[in-house]
Amino acid sequence: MKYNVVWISIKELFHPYRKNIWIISIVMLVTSIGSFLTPWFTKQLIDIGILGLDFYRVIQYVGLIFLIFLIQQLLGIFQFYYYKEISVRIPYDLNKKACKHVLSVRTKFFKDRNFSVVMSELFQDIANISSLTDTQFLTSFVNLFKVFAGLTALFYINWKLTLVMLATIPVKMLISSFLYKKQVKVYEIIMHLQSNFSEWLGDAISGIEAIKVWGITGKRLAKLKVNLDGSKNAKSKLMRYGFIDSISGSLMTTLFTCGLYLYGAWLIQKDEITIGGLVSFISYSSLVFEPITIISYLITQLSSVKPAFERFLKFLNTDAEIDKPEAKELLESISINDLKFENVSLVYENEKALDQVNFTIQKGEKVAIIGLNGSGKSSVVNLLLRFYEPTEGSIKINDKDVKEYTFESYRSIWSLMAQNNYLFNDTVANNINISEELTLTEILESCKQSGAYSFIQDLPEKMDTRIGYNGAKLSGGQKQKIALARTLARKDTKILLLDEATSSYDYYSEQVFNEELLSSDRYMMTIIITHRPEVLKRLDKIIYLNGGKVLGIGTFDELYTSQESFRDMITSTQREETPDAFYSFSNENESTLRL
Ligand SMILES: Nc1ncnc2c1ncn2[C@@H]1O[C@H](COP(=O)(O)OP(=O)(O)OP(=O)(O)O)[C@@H](O)[C@H]1O
Repeated sequence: MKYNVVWISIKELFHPYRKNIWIISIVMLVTSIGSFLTPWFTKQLIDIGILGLDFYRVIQYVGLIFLIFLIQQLLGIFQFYYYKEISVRIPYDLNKKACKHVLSVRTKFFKDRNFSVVMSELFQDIANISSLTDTQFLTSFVNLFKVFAGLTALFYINWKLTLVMLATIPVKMLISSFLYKKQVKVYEIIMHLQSNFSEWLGDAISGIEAIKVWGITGKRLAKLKVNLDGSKNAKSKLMRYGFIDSISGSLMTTLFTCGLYLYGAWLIQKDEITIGGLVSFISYSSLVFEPITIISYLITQLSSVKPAFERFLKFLNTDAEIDKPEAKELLESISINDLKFENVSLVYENEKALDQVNFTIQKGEKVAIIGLNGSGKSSVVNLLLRFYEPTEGSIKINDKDVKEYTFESYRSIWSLMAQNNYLFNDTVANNINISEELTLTEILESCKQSGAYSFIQDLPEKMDTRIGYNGAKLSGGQKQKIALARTLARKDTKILLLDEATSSYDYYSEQVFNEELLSSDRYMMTIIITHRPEVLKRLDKIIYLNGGKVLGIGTFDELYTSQESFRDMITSTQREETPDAFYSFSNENESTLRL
């Protein structure tokens, strides 16, 4: 990414605060005028007041120097007020932008990336970019002004001394630019190693049980050591360069000051400069040197901000779910007459998951999508919910491409129970009521429907029990029951989509739920991914997938007689299932509930 792209983004970032930057710069300009007056008054104080034994002038100049100091301090308070706003608001804006993007980014982004890496990169990049709120960066052009004004004053006092001073600047700049290039490279390595470290940590936390069971703690730590060693070496290199920079800077300043005293003393003897002139020259030269040091520091700072900004912009430019300008709202009152897949293909990077898939689901139908592992069932779900866009073909509702609707309004017609449902580290009730629109009665009702009600009664604080990170304090089946209660609690939806919704249910609970599901007419359509023959037999139709293609569409009996592979799959599923003895069940409380 080119520097100008980064510059444009920096400009955009600071654009809302341009008023503050102007005020800060003007205040700083006024303050620096004070800094220029002080050495001049010091010169007069020494030459006229002290050396001329004029005590009245001494008091006058001391008073003026003190007054300038007071004004500068007052202006400093004023400047701080405007500076503080930028310094606090820029990280706030960046965080807001990043979080907004996280919520709109397409699902596929997170399929390739460890969430802890994304998080840590965002934190790092925001912190680095925020370092631009440094006052020195904001007032760079004032520093440039200082250099020119300082040089004018120096030439005015003594041009020979000024030339001696100027001769040292290129040497300083040369050293800084050499170190700067080295620092940029090391900085990039550090960023890369930090991402690796976050990935390691994320995997270690998420995979802690696997690591322990497989006894691979030592191997994992060995991998970490390589990373930490690299990081340690890079950081010590960075510190070494910083140290060389500061040592060379101090050496240059000391050499320059010594040279100035020697040459200055010689000029005083030749009556080419006064003592006060030499003292004020030294003060002015620091006014020139200081901004030059600041400018070279800013260049180094920008070089560390550049890779961070580039990475941040790359993240902000990742494919996000943005509604087309002409996208319409899908009306709540819409009646879904049919849902069609027309020649739909889906390619994930190089993997063709769906190939020319065609099917139609009519209003009122209950349909199953089935197939072996990897046949493309979840890919159909991904497309139905628009987590992915078809690579070819289109998905239509009432003959209108779903892309023509806004994402939010389109998704509002769906009640989805996916395979992996995230549960928040919150109470049972809040996990079900994530829309924050439900009454307690409605929450309880959905719990009864999903079969969660009875176990919730045994929890220490019932509905108010906190369930831990992703429901870690619950069993697999309990988690699924809460997630299903949440799905069923969603109001005003038209289509129910269940992807292996009850795979962790015990046999009895699953039968209860399935009974309710099959007899309910709450939804305009119901799409189920399941392999339970007793459910499949009672559905209107089954879409049978194999290798991403539709092998057949029909009722259970039709497919059973026409498709040998379907028969084989059902037979093997039946063998795995619980014996018939468990099939007969009864439950007065829950089986009477209706979806
Ligand atoms: N994010 C992805 N990136 C690349 N390939 C993917 C991705 N998701 C799925 N696939 C591939 O697409 C194919 C279909 O996967 P899909 O998850 O749709 O199958 P499925 O029928 O739901 O399988 P299962 O019954 O195991 O859940 C598989 O070959 C899988 O490897």
